[in-house]
Amino acid sequence: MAGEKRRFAIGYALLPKKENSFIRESLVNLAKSRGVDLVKIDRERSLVDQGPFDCVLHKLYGEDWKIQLADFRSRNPNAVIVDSPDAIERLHNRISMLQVVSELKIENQSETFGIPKQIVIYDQETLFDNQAWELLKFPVIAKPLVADGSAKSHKMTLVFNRDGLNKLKPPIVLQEFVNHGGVIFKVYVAGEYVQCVKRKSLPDVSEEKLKSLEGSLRFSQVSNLPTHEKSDDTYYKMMNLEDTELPPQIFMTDIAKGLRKAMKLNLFNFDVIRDTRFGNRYLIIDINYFPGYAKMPGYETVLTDFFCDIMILKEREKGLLEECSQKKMAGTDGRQLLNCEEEVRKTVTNSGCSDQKIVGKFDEKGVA
Ligand SMILES: O=P(O)(O)O[C@@H]1[C@@H](OP(=O)(O)O)[C@H](OP(=O)(O)O)[C@H](O)[C@H](OP(=O)(O)O)[C@H]1OP(=O)(O)O
Ligand SMILES: Nc1ncnc2c1ncn2[C@@H]1O[C@H](COP(=O)(O)OP(=O)(O)O)[C@@H](O)[C@H]1O
Ligand SMILES: [Mg+2]
Ligand SMILES: [Mg+2]
Repeated sequence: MAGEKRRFAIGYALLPKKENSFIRESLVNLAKSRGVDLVKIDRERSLVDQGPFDCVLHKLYGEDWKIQLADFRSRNPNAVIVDSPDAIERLHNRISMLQVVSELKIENQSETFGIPKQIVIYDQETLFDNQAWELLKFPVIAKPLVADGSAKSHKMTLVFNRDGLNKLKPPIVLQEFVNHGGVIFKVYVAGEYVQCVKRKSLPDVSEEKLKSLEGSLRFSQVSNLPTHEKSDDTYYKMMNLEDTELPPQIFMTDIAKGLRKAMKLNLFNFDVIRDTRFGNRYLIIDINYFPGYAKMPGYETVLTDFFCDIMILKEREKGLLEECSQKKMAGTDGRQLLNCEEEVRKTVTNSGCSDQKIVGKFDEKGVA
């Protein structure tokens, strides 16, 4: 009907657990009221037979899904895929995941950032090889090299001494455990939006305590444990989140923007700890694709804004492409026209909306 605003369809492909936590009625309704329809992609059917979608939102693993996305992209060059599977894949390995941090250039006089010292171990022999250990000192955290979302990939071991190495199963990353006051910062990114929240983490290990600790301690997803589990156990004793100061907002926002650009990703979060030895040194320890946004205060608005931003970019793209075709009708030569269309695609989305210019926002509160 004339004058009626065009609606925008976003297809989503998520595992059942993710779908349950993310696709809430409150999000679906808010998005709908702003012209965006969230439509479930049927994983039993091929993606190209579904839609039409202006955008596909996804967090699925495996080659078959990658092939389906590639097929969909070639048949729907104007649809936006958030995000590109190749860009996401970098986060499935705990070494390549953090490599991007060292490429970042951020100008800041008062704070510094980096990653903890770490080595990758592929086999049992290297695990006990003294040379490999020159760089690290105990305690260390052993993390599975692969970060593919499986329960196994979250199984960590805090290792206090050489005895603790016996139970480890390579391939693993050994990362120096850095005392950080028992609190981690989770920085959620959705397009240009950045929000930092505090979560409980492992308590500090003093030099004194280290001497008395035996072997190793296994743990998994400590920042996601229900509060009673952390407070009942003396090891995860209550730490007062309120007393912990958030990192400077502008600093976290700059890192978030740098990571987003370098990784060409729009939906991710990263875990940051503050090294208690320095107080102004921040270490990035983990980056997650499409994390648990529903735990972030105001997630419905943040995500709906993000969807609308994609929609605006798509509309702008359409307008610019129309201009291109008008030029064609006006007799502009073929090569110039091709350049024009390529330019439009470059400025607008399709490489995962990573070039979009949207005003940055940062939440003030920061406790999830
Ligand atoms: O389920 P949630 O809400 O705890 O979210 C998980 C994230 O928690 P967070 O938002 O950082 O507190 C979680 O973050 P952490 O790795 O725990 O730092 C992961 O992103 C996890 O995905 P995957 O298992 O690595 O594929 C996320 O799990 P999925 O929801 O993607 O299965
Ligand atoms: N280098 C480190 N120093 C101190 N604590 C760490 C370090 N690495 C990880 N942790 C703790 O272990 C938890 C899990 O490690 P992380 O790399 O975030 O794995 P996951 O992908 O399972 O979240 C972190 O949330 C933090 O509490
Ligand atoms: Mg983590
Ligand atoms: Mg993780």
